[in-house]
Amino acid sequence: MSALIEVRDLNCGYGTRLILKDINFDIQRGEVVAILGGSGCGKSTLLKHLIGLFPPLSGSIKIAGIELVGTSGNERSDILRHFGVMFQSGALFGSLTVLENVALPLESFSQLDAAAIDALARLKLRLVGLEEFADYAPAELSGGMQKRAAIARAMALDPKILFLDEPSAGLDPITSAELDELIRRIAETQQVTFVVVTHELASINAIADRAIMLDKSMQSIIAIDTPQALANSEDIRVSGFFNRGQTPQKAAAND
Ligand SMILES: Nc1ncnc2c1ncn2[C@@H]1O[C@H](COP(=O)(O)OP(=O)(O)OP(=O)(O)O)[C@@H](O)[C@H]1O
Repeated sequence: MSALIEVRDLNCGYGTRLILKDINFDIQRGEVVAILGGSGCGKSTLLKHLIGLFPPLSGSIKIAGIELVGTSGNERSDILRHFGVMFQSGALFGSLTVLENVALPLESFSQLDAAAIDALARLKLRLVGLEEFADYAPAELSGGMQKRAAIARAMALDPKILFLDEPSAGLDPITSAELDELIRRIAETQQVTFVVVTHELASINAIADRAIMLDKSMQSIIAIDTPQALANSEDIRVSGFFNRGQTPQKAAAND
């Protein structure tokens, strides 16, 4: 079976400004793939191009075998319907309840009646453990609960792929670990594919089947593999990212 996401010879950037070049990778159905790399290397840029927010300078992005680059109209809408997205700044609408936030995509993009929308939105809230908080205002929730509610909203239309930009940003380590558990559980129980931009080592190790590592000076991918293989890479740019803050002896002891 072909990969769910196939990226070939992708060059992306803004206007004529090239940020990433020669990007090639496949992501299989049900995989959780992390996009890593130092600040400003283009992680968010890659994500924004994968979800069709910006047109690439050249190259191909196929989702379930269908080309995203250059498509328009209904064909494009059909592809984008498979995506759920949670941006770092993807705050919930403060004037709506948690349930109304989750219901919003269903109201905008489905033909369902109010009762069906209410039931589906509650189902998504149950999936993230927030059913009891349906009528709360987002501001009444903790940071971790807000992220879970945002994931429920991103799941509203039953996407095949969830794109998350720095989901653990601003969370303490325990809350961040709970979010990691939720991501893994959704991937495994709902067969959702995740593409997650993150620089949190603990999260990468906890959730990622594979990681794509970008490098600013190369303007490209320098490694794609399991987190364990990347941590043991002979390329110091790669293993150094995983062994940050550890002396070589300590890193070796952890092998
Ligand atoms: N909308 C935009 N228009 C023009 N340039 C942009 C735009 N967004 C990002 N850039 C530039 O693209 C480069 C890569 O930025 P990007 O945000 O993708 O990196 P990142 O790896 O996600 O960084 P960080 O980890 O710091 O969030 C930066 O030089 C940035 O200034």
